[in-house]
Amino acid sequence: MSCYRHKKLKEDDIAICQCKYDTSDPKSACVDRCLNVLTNTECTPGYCQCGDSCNNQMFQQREYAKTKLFRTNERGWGLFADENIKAGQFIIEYCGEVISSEAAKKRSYVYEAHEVKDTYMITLDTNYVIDSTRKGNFSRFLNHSCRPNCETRKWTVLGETRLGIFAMKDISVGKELTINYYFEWYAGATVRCLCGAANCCIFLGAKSQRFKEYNHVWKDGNDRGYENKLTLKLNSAYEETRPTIEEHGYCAHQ
Ligand SMILES: C[S@@+](CC[C@H](N)C(=O)[O-])C[C@H]1O[C@@H](n2cnc3c(N)ncnc32)[C@H](O)[C@@H]1O
Repeated sequence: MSCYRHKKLKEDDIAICQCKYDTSDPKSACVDRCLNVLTNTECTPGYCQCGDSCNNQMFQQREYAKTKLFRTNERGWGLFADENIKAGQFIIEYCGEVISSEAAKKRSYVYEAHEVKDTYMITLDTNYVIDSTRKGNFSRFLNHSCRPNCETRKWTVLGETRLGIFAMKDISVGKELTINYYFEWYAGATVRCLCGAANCCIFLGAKSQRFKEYNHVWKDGNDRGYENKLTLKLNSAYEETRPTIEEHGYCAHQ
């Protein structure tokens, strides 16, 4: 089983903050100085002294910024700000199937072989990857930029690690929201980056100048040996990862 199963949070593991707030100002409940906020941990309903006024449940309450989809010229669909967004603001959770890193690697080969040009995987931690190819929300339409205006941040929500998209700077309405994928293209960096940034890495998934040149040479050099290896890996990977809803369950954070 490669898919993540939700854990039940034990009472002893619940992080309880010591916040006291001014009841005439509910906006002051669980904000900047809240011990949980300071450690990127959401308060647990029923265990926070601020009760319904707690402002530290943005993933659980889906306090997303207003966004909309827009077709870009050369990069497919993109996600755009539909309101002015402030630096540091939570925009949306990155949702999808939570699968093991090993399963993610196998799936990348399968997707590549099926000529799925778009990749929708983001690393959650050393063991897990979020794959929104088949299940997800609007966050799956975030395009890559080598000079992004958003970033991913990990938060602990009800004992589990979840990934949120946050603004790195003030973003005005109508601007495209972008992140740096920092993702390893297991099957090779073959998608040319069209972000247009001065510091552009040229290929999506390219991590260094050396990596970029290696893949570029491989693509133009038509190295058949590499392609054969890929086919072999793909056959076994496909057998092992042929996904069904029953097998993998529905493990998106939704
Ligand atoms: C997570 S999807 C983003 C949504 C996608 N544009 C769509 O229409 O579904 C990632 C894919 O979008 C495309 N893409 C994203 N950023 C890009 C960029 N900077 N340059 C070229 N293609 C990009 C690539 O095909 C990539 O595999």
